[in-house]
Amino acid sequence: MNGTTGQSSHRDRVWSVAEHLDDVLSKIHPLEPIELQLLDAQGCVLVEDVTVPLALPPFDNSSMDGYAVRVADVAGATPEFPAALTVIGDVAAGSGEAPAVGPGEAARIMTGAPVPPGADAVVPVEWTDGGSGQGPAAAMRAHSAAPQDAAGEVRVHRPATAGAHIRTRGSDVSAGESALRAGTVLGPPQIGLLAAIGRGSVRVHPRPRVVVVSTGSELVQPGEALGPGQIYDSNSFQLTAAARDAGAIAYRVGAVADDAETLRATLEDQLIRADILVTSGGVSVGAYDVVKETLTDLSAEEGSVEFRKLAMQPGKPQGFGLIGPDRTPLLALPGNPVSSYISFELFVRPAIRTLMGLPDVHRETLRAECTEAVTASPAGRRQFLRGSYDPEAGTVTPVGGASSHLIKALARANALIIVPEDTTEVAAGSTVDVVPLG
Ligand SMILES: Nc1nc2c(c(=O)[nH]1)N[C@H]1C(S)=C(S)[C@@H](COP(=O)(O)OP(=O)(O)OC[C@H]3O[C@@H](n4cnc5c(N)ncnc54)[C@H](O)[C@@H]3O)O[C@H]1N2
Ligand code: MOO
Repeated sequence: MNGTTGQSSHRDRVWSVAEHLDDVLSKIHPLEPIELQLLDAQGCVLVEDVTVPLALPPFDNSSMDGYAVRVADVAGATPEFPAALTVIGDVAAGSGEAPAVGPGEAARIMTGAPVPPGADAVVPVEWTDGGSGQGPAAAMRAHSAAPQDAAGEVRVHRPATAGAHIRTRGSDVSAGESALRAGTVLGPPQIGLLAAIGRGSVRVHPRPRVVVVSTGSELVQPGEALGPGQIYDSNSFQLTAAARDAGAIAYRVGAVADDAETLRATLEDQLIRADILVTSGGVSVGAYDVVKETLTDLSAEEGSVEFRKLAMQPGKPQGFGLIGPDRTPLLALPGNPVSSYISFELFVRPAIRTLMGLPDVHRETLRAECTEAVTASPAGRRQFLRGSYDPEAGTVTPVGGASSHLIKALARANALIIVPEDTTEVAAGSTVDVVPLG
């Protein structure tokens, strides 16, 4: 075998979807953890075990707006024979000093306010006359309108058991307990817990910064007028949105013309803010396939990107490599809009989620009954059709054809239908693999 033959057989090798994905993911690792403010850490993976520094609640407090009383004083109270207690003042939430409640006394108390010393139960205001001397109260009057209600007498109509309507210190969580373990994905309740225990920031794997560059001299920015032979650049918008959706901080770089020097300069500029670079277009076998031209045969210092053929449809031509001083991953996706989106779903999304250290990097694959026949799926290539999946019925219906320029059909689909490499036809009513999107 001479050198030329060796090179061409390498170039002609067809990679399976799984081989390409394994290659990409084997070269990508979770980003170095950093300390982030709580809301910036939303959706990120915690890298530290967090211990509770203080009990929650930090003090015994009322779960009702009402009166802090002594159980013995209200024993046997009824509407006919209420317990009359002297109101010694108000305890509002946030109140640092609470008056001691002695025998025959009550303190008016608000939800969340510390239970004053001497009191061992809270009766809701609805169990009392609210100090009005009339029947049962529905609510307290605002302090600003009726300051006299913080004094005087209150009639309690029902007895209370010890501890009634009191949330005791530590009843949620005790000091020293584990709050969250490393590896937890921080959703709203976890962010809430961290704030409740006084943590302002946490160590997490940050969201990766994804730079999306589309290429093609035919591309025009939406909103501008189209000239002859021109089309709007939809991929950079679609892929930037998809990167955000996957959890990344995404930067869209407008379309770069099919000029190797311009693309090289653009990529060099963008490396500074990229944890991962995604390009669209220019990876097939044409005379103006600028991504391939620019990134093939890089110097050892510049990195290396390999262009390959995959046994899939759409999405056959793909590039992947590591470039720049930090060896930033670059995925070069094909330019056809459906091809670039499906390639993103299959390879970039798991890469982003791996960089985030997330536990589930792949979307779920389900089984569903295909309501229509699929004919002429290419032999030897895994086909990804667009489908409308109905989870209740357990069915999926192909949307549009197999061609990779059908943008409207993609926008109407909510799932991908997978037709395996060795299957060329799917009969209506048979079961297929489905990947719900979104
Ligand atoms: N002789 C061959 N031709 C092609 C082959 C092949 O094997 N032999 N493969 C085809 C397949 S499959 C694909 S996929 C495409 C991939 O081409 P490129 O990645 O080089 O993409 P372009 O040529 O730049 O564009 C393809 C198509 O998509 C449109 N496009 C590109 N970028 C955008 C964008 N940002 N927004 C909207 N539309 C975009 C572009 O105008 C072209 O129509 O190659 C086949 N050819
Ligand atoms: O494989 Mo291309 O990605 O069919 O359109």
